[in-house]
Amino acid sequence: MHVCGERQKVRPRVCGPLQECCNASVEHVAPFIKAADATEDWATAIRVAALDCAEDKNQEVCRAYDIHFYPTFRYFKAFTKDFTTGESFKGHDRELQTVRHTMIDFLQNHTEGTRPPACPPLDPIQPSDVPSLLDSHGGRYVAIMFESNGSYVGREVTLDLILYENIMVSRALDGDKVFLQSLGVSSVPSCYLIYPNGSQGVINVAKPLRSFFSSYLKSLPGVKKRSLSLPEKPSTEGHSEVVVWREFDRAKLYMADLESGLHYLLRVELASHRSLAGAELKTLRDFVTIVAKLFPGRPPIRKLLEMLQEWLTTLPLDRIPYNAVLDLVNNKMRISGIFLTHHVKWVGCQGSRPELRGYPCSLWKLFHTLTVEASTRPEALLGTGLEDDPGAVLQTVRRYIHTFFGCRECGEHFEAMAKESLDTVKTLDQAVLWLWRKHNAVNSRLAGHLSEDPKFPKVPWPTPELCPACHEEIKGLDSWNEGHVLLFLKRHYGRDNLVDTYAADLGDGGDGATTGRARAEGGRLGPPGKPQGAQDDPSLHPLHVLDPRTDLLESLHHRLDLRLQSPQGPGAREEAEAEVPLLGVGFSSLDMSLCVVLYVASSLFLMLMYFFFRVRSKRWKVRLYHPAV
Ligand SMILES: Cc1cc2nc3c(=O)[nH]c(=O)nc-3n(C[C@H](O)[C@H](O)[C@H](O)COP(=O)(O)OP(=O)(O)OC[C@H]3O[C@@H](n4cnc5c(N)ncnc54)[C@H](O)[C@@H]3O)c2cc1C
Repeated sequence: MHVCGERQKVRPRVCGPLQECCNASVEHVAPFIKAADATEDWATAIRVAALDCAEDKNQEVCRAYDIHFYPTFRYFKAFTKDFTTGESFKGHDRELQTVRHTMIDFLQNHTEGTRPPACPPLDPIQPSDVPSLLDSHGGRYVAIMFESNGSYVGREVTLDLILYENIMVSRALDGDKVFLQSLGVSSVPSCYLIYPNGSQGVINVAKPLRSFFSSYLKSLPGVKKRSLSLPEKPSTEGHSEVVVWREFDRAKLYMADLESGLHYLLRVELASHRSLAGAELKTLRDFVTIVAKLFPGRPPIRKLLEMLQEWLTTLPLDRIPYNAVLDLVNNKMRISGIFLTHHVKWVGCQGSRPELRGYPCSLWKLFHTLTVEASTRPEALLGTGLEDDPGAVLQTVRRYIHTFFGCRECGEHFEAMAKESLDTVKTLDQAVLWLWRKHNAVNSRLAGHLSEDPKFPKVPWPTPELCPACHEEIKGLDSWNEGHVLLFLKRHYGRDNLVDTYAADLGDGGDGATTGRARAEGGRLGPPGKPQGAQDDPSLHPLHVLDPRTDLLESLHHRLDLRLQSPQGPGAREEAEAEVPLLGVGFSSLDMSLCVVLYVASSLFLMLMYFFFRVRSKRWKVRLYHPAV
């Protein structure tokens, strides 16, 4: 991607100093890389690059460019000097062809002076200009694509041949049928070719498609491809990830998957929202509440979730910046006993290729775990306001998916399923089964889809190998025994089936000091014990009994103070001051006004008191020196 802006730090790594042409798109998922391949020859006019917002190192860029959903396509006009988040793709679908057509529209939207010089004219030539082209003997080929007004074939072929020498491609509309017939053009799109020696005629291709025309023209004798002198893409050889396969048991649930999913959710998915307010904030609050109350995780993670939940529910603010959430998740205050892995490590969710499975798989597992926990420990939600509604967990999950899940299409599908039947859920067990049924519905819709991992085919789950009792045959037809399915789901997604193998080692703390492997040493969910040999390390002591809010408030105030003292001068100060209401722990304008009113009122009161006592003391003096007669 090339972004012609001055903010160097937000340049993705594939940027180069390409000044004559700087159109680009930001995208996320692998299928869209195909767009780059399919338009490789257009690169001097428009370049496509992919940016993976799931990677830690790209998160800042994705946030700066306001990327909320994946895939996102953004276009940046040539010669853009100032920072801009670009224009969003507005195609009605995400098919490759639609993307290509939008790229063409985008190129045509440039004004004459701003069009990339390497981009040939894409508008049709005037009918009056056609005869002069037919008479041209410029020692090169001239191809005229005759087509209807809405056709993109001519423009695609023109761009496909930008890099080819000895040929010029133009497009003309099919308005004058008689003239076309005189040339032998009986249908459109058609390509009329004038050879260097002046001979001419309609070319014969098997199908009137872009690829057929382009490949015919490219293979003409004397037509040669120029070498592309664009900046080299940085080599990825040094960065190529060695994918290590982790052996795992499909009958188990891996803590590494759930924790990796939480890391991704909190640090990647939410990061695309710079600040949260209104319904979004409420959705996040409720979602964090159910996860904090129901996630059967290791103590440091549960402590982190509890703190986040308490912070979100008690802050009396309408808007919070995402960075404040991130500070807490990253444990910037270094509160002992709090830690969430900074990396993804998929185990039961690993795919046979890096772009398969992973996060969506972990999200499903997390949701199933939450519904099962809610049905086995309903008391966990007491006092949250969610305890009375058996569908509360599903409703919260539904809102999370609709608001935050990066796959917008998935969110819409899930919303449609929820609308249809979520209100039929009347018990916590029914909630467990509802999610299972809907997950199977998604599985059957996606079977054979591009996103299916061949190693993990989408089949009705649980398979007969995993749960023989779940399957029955009634009158020769396969059917489910839902009683057994429920038992199976409660066992499979229950805390006793969770294994820590491959889970991040909490002993080395990372950013956040931890209690050590309390789980391994001291039972699953009880209070964390003191790990052996850790007596002298305060960071490894049992959880401090801290008031997280107090610490957090102090920490954020401190950061604000630092910014105000920043050597970057008044600009930084203004910026920091402007952030006061945003920081979540600062004051809103209402608070500030109240402070001023209180300040003025108390000053007035003090002044009144002062005058009152002065007058009184004068009276006393008068009485003392002039006693009444
Ligand atoms: C809410 C949601 C909606 C989605 N909608 C779409 C969509 O519309 N289009 C799209 O392309 N992708 C969608 N996805 C992604 C898709 O469902 C898969 O998650 C993704 O393709 C990865 O598939 P997977 O092979 O890892 O298995 P997943 O379907 O992710 O399943 C993960 C694991 O859950 C277990 N499991 C499987 N089925 C069930 C079940 N019925 N009940 C309980 N556990 C089960 C299995 O152990 C499986 O390995 C959605 C994801 C989510 C979380």
